[in-house]
Amino acid sequence: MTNQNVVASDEKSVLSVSWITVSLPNSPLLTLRPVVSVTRKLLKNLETNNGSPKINACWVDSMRASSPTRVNSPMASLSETDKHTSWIARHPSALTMFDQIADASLGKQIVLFLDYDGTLSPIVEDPDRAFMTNEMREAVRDAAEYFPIAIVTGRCYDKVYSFVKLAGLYYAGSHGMDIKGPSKSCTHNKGNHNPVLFQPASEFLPMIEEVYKSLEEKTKSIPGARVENNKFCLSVHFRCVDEKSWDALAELVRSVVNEYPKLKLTQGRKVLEIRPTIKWDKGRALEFLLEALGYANSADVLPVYIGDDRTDEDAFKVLRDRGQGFGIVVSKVPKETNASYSLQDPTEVMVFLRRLVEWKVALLRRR
Ligand SMILES: O=P(O)(O)OC[C@H]1O[C@H](O[C@H]2O[C@H](CO)[C@@H](O)[C@H](O)[C@H]2O)[C@H](O)[C@@H](O)[C@@H]1O
Repeated sequence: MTNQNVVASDEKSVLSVSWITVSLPNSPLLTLRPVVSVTRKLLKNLETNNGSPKINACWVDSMRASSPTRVNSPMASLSETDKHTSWIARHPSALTMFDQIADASLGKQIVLFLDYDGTLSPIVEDPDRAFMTNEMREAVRDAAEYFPIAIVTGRCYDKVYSFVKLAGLYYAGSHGMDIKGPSKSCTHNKGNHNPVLFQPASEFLPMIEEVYKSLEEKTKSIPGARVENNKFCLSVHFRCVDEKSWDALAELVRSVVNEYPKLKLTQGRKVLEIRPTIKWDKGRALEFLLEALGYANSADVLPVYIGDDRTDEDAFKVLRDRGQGFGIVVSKVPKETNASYSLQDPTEVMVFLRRLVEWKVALLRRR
């Protein structure tokens, strides 16, 4: 296993350029390519989006719907049941369709991209307590023996690593703005712990810190409001705020962010997220990692991205546009999605990961 690390400076960011040979015990040796070529292409269009953030009533309304608690029940109206049936027909369960997914991967390397909140851990009120279960950790760890895995999350790297605690994975924190390689010295990355692969938003760190302090101070007036510092981006949590105060909180966030034309707002599950306006998202992070793994233009890979959030749609769309791999949306209720398949909740995600491992083990035994 080899590893060299070079720090290169680019017009927009400082890159750590790595050559990493990744050995998975039961799959072909993978070599991470020098990522400078990757970044040149991907950085080409990284300049900021124009326009200041806009929040209106629609945002708040759609946030109300963004983390539904409603599931189909005997009380649900027929039209809701019909909607669900029609949605499932378009996005069938990845468990029901497991054999088709497995068949599509024959002769290809599956690479798994996993969102964290709502995918590996259940959604809870306190973001600091969104722990994944030991069973889930085991399922991810076992899957990582056979498939490269990247955790792609809005959380900052340190926080998500403190939850996942698996050294052999890739992590794309801060919505892909902080990409790090495996820190496990024995399997994935001998001799170089935690190489930073890509941080396209380094220049925004002081601005994000300033906005964090400002929002922390100003949101004190709204009970239940919470600002989470995700390093290259921020989350303002609405979940524990009385819905009557949501408009006021959204307006307050808008007024602060409006002072920073280089920042934009996006929306997640009862959360508003403040991010640099660079054109970088979970989809770009997926492309970056695939290219870094040597699969940029390869037909020999089957990327599978599992996520529950609006921000995961960028990655689903990339897969759809590439015509390669599958997006799997985690949801109990119908929602607009670019994903091909669905899973209901983190428990089903765990079952899916276990089935992948069982299938791979059986396949290797047959050889
Ligand atoms: O990309 P993800 O891994 O899905 O992270 C997105 C945001 O997830 C977290 O917030 C969400 O989960 C919380 C804990 O269950 C929940 O309280 C909150 O309402 C959800 O929006 C995280 O706290 C955010 O910082 C992430 O951006």
